[in-house]
Amino acid sequence: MMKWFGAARFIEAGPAAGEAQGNADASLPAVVFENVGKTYAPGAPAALAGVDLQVARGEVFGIIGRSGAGKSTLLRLVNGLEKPTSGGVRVNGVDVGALDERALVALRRRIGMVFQHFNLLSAKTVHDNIALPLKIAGVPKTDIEARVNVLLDLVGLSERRDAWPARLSGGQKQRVGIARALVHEPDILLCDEATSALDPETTRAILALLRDINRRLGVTVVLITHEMEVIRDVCDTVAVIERGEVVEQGPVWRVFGDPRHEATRALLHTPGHELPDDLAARIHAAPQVGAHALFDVRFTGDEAQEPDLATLAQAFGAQGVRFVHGGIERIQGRAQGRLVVSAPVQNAAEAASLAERARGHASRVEVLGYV
Ligand SMILES: Nc1ncnc2c1ncn2[C@@H]1O[C@H](COP(=O)(O)OP(=O)(O)OP(=O)(O)O)[C@@H](O)[C@H]1O
Repeated sequence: MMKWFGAARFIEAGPAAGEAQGNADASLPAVVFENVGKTYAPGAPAALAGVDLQVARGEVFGIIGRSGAGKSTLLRLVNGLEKPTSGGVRVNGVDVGALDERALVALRRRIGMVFQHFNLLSAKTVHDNIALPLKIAGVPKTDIEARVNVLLDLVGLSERRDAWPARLSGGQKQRVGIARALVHEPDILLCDEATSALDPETTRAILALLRDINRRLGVTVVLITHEMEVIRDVCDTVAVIERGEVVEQGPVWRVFGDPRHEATRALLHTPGHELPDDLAARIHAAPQVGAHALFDVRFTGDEAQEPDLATLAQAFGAQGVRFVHGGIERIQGRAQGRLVVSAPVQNAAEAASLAERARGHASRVEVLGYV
């Protein structure tokens, strides 16, 4: 990884830190969960059960789920704030459960943490909030100054170094939170609903900053959220957690383009095969005279297929083909979405044969009915 602070790096880590924290070997995944179970109290329902996850080094990994699904528990297992009841969690190849307190302190310096409510000290300036963890770690004053300056610049707050937190906007407070999380030049950044208290525009700016930190500094980011937009905007990989279990995981484009689990669909508000009310009110299961068939045409991002409207129109018979509902978006460079297309047909057999022809030009094509 690139050195952010030059010679000031790892001054506080000491000789034992390397073996305890597991130096970030580029060939190892950043975080591995192996069959992890967590029960907080005997007889209580499991907060996590059978969780297998692998966070690759250098990626932005999103964990999404409803309230109470187990997201915070997963995050707290990574920095050893909680211990698994069964299974194991490895960070940079090191079994977190096997570390003693001293080694855990060293590990936590390799893992920055960003909080939903920023957790800034109101009686300290921006500069002092960022400097505090370095002071506690015994970093010499001149190194502290150098690091805080680099970080203020990184998060775009150099002008506000002497401001009090109360005078900052939510976005600025989170920038301070991010700078503070980076003081020890971590390999991994854990973000606990980091944008949930922010408006949509500020959310986008903070996500762009996290992405920039990930790309430029090579920091692996693990974030938890209940908002699919956050996953779509910033993550490479996503795991969906429901009642303590990982019910779906994969590249973001795949999970968005072809959500396989009910919980994922609910989070995505994917309408399934629902149609807008006016179409739903008119649709019939069998064609009537002069009917148009309605086709559900899906693009899931598989094989990076681009929706080619001319070709699709040809497949549906060209004459009288209409695009009546839906849309396409791009995620990780792949086009995906749903188009509802209507085309005149004589009978159900013709509709089936048009759908078959169109299947060569989309990920999935189904006949929804007739209007
Ligand atoms: N310290 C704790 N003691 C006892 N039970 C806990 C504790 N922390 C979490 N739980 C329980 O474990 C389950 C998972 O909680 P967790 O906070 O990990 O979920 P979450 O997905 O982060 O939820 P939220 O989005 O609401 O924060 C819940 O049933 C919760 O009540």
